[in-house]
Amino acid sequence: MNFKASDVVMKFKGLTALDGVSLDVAKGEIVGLIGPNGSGKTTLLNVTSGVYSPTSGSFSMGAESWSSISLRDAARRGIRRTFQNIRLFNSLTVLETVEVASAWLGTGDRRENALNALDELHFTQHRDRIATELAYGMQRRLEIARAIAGRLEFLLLDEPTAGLNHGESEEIVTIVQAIRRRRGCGIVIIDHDLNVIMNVCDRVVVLSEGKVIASGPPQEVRRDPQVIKAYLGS
Ligand SMILES: Nc1ncnc2c1ncn2[C@@H]1O[C@H](COP(=O)(O)OP(=O)(O)OP(=O)(O)O)[C@@H](O)[C@H]1O
Repeated sequence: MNFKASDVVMKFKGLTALDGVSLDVAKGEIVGLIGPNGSGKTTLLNVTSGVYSPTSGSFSMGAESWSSISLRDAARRGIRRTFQNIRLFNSLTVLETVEVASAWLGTGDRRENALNALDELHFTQHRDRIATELAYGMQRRLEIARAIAGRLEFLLLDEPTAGLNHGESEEIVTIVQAIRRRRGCGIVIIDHDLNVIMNVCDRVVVLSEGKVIASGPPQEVRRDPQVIKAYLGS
């Protein structure tokens, strides 16, 4: 389903983190969201996924529209996300970790959803390991498995390659492409690694001080003088 955010404003007391941001993501499209630190990228994911209610603006997906939504209702509609910092429960296995996420959704068979998500990420052989004991790169993959268990219409990835080496980042790129191919969902990916963004995205949206300053194919955005000035540098 196509997703649309229209004219979204998010104010935190005196600070305007999003200043009238609109974003369209088509079914099956991968959009990169880049911009300087503090430009509003994570805030846009937060208001889209129901972590915060925006000050104003609206959202729609398919035939449904809303101005504010809870995290769980967003997830039930298939708007799923990962977080910049991985938060895993102590002592749960990999399978249990994904099952908890799937149970929280409250729809479908939680075990079946969890097993399918692990299978999709080639993680099945690790299902009985304690999640917190996995290597960091694998924890990052587990975070994605958790976000795709069950209904998935629109996936938001917040810096999925943070802290990973080049090879591990390439794996994430492959995983993201496979998810799009299999599920046909729209995907938004925030990443500071421009190689990842250039490799995986159909389109790049650039935020600066809470506003969209550019949007277009990766190679075009890369040459945009405003983007170079605000983010890429010379
Ligand atoms: N819960 C909050 N309370 C107050 N201010 C916030 C809150 N969340 C974000 N902000 C502020 O909103 C602005 C945008 O932050 P945001 O985290 O969205 O930026 P970002 O582009 O994701 O940055 P980074 O690349 O560093 O992750 C920042 O000035 C930040 O301090």
